[in-house]
Amino acid sequence: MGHQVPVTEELHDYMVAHGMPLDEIATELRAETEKLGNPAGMLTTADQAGLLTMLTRLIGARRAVEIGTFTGFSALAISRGLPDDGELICLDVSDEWTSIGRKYWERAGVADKIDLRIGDAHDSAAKLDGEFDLAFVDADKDWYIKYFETVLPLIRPNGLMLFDNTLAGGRVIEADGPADRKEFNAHIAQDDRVDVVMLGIGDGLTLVRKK
Ligand SMILES: C[S@@+](CC[C@H](N)C(=O)[O-])C[C@H]1O[C@@H](n2cnc3c(N)ncnc32)[C@H](O)[C@@H]1O
Repeated sequence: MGHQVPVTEELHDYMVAHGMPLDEIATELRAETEKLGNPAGMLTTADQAGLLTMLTRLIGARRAVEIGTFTGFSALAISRGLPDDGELICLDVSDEWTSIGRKYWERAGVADKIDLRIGDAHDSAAKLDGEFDLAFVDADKDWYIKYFETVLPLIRPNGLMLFDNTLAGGRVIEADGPADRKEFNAHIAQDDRVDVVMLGIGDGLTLVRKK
C-alpha cells in the first residue's frame, strides 16, 4: 500500500493556507455559520471549497446545480469558479439557513449567478431541465442513488458529479457502517456510464465523470 498522510486539523490549515486560502467573505460566512452550533458540522471543509472552485474552472463549467446548500459556503466556492454569465441552481429545503448564504453571495458579487430554489429536493431535482456541466450533491444521504439517477442524464459528457460525505467518517468499511453510503458507493462503482474516484478529503468526496 502507498503512503497516505493523515490530515490533522493543523495540516489541513497548512494545506489551505498554501493552496486557495479563504478570503474575508468566506471566513466570515463560516464564522456566522459556527454560531448555529451543531448544524455547523454540516459545513463543507475549507480544502474542499478550494477544490470545488478549481474543478469548476478546470472543466470550464458554465451551468451547475447544488443539492444541499445550507448556509451557502460550497455554493460560494462553486459560483466563484463559474464565468460571469454562469449559473448555479441551488436546491435546499431551509429558507432560514440559505438566507445566511444570500448575504455573502451578494458581498462576493456572485448572487446574480445563483438561482436558489427552496423546497424538497426530491421534487425540485426531478424538475431540473437543460444540460449541466457540474453537480454537487450534499443533502440527505439516503437519497444519493436517486439524486445520481435523476441528475446524471442531465450532465454533459465529460461533466462532473460530486458527492460529499461518502466515507461517512471512515465507517463505510465497518460491518455496521451506514447502509445508505455503502449502497451508494457500490451502486456507482459498477456503473459503466461513469468513472469514479473517491477522495479522502473532508468526510470523503466522490468524483463522478460522465463518459
Ligand atoms: C450537509 S448540508 C449542506 C452543506 C453545504 N453544502 C455547505 O457547503 O455548507 C445539507 C443540506 O441539505 C439540506 N437538505 C437535506 N435534505 C434535503 C431535501 N430533501 N431537500 C432539500 N434540501 C435538503 C439541508 O437543509 C442542509 O442545508
